Amino acid sequence: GLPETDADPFGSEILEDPGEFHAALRDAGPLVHLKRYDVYAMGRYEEVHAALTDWQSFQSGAGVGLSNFRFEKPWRPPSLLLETDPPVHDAPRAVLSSILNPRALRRLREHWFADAEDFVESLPDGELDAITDIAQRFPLRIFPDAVGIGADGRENLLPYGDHLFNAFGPSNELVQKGLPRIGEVSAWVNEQCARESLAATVYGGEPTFGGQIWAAADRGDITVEQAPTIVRSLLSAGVDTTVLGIGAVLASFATHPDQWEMSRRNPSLARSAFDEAVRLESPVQTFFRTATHPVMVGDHLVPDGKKILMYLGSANRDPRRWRNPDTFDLTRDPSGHVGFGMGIHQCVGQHVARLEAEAVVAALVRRFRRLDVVGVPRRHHNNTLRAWEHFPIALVR
Ligand code: HEM
Ligand SMILES: CC(C)Cc1ccc(C(=O)O)cc1
Repeated sequence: GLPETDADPFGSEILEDPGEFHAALRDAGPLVHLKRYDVYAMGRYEEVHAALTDWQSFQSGAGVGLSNFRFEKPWRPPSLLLETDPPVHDAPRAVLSSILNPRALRRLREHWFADAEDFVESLPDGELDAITDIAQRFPLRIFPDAVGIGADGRENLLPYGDHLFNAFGPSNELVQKGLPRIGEVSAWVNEQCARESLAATVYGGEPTFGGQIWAAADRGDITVEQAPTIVRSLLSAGVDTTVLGIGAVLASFATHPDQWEMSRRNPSLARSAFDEAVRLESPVQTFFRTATHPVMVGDHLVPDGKKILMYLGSANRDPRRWRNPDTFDLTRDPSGHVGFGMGIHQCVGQHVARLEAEAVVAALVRRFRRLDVVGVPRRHHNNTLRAWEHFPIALVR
């Protein structure tokens, strides 16, 4: 019969240290029934990759969290990219792809690399917190300006993202703790997406992401009604994730000094370091699809309408796909990892994330001989995200 477990992937024990559960899930088989939520979990790379690339059988339109939009009202109007299937998905995706691709970002790259130098130069020597002093500050210093939002209220961005990612999981205490403020935080986010809230240019002439989305609406590439929700996608997906991505690459370097040494000798490794850290840590640990018909996974049938949990964090450490999966190894080719998803919904902002991480890592690796762990790191719990609350380090010139 179908292997099953009563484990809770959203409980604090597994959120704190998921490694053993990942291994148990993978070893139990290609599909495991999570009795607690009546959902079907995939822990192996092969099945996760197959589901991500088969949007017809594994849809996003019923939501990519535990909540099934066929039966439940979403807590916020659905995303026009994340929570839609083709054909609705097509035009919004094409618009963001055209705005966020590497070529479109080439001048932003120059500004961000220059700003990273100033930012890193301003860091205090000696002990600091890789998370609060670097990972949380650099993205907030450059990304909101690039979107074109105003200066006031930006402290709402991280709480919004934290609640959004908790809300993909069950309604546990992590979700409960965000409820008191999410109404006012969401109102602020929605207000930033209005045409009149968004600056058209930044850095003395570069078009902003928000301005370009509204220009696409004026051209008819998307509708004027869709434009605010597509701007909301950037504010939803573009902040917390990059904070975690930068945190992951700094934590990985701090715990693997030999890899830091290697990057100092060969700075071009800073680029693959980010993807290797996203593979190893998988800042986005889990999310779901919904079966659009009874679909076979391995030898078992997932009934129509059931939620499938795709365990990215487990797939990215599957020994069936990766040699020494639990090591941070810059000589490895991390391509094919599912930390940014795969297929038609694969992260459309991944190039922005890479630029942000590469800019700050390149500036650090040029300046500091060592990046030492100087205290006990502490995890931040979230139903979907794998994050550090604190990571004390020392930067040694
Ligand atoms: C380390 C940083 C990031 C990680 C780990 C990450 C992860 C992901 C993943 C796993 C997906 C696929 C979701 C699915 O298949 O249902 C995704 C989609 C998406 N990401 Fe990212 N992301 C990151 C940064 C960003 C940034 C910086 C932006 C915006 C500038 C962004 C915008 C989006 C959007 C709009 C989608 C939906 C794409 C679609 O459904 O077609 N992400 N991201
Ligand atoms: C890993 C994904 C769930 C991140 C994400 C969140 C939100 C959106 C949106 O479009 O609002 C898109 C992507």
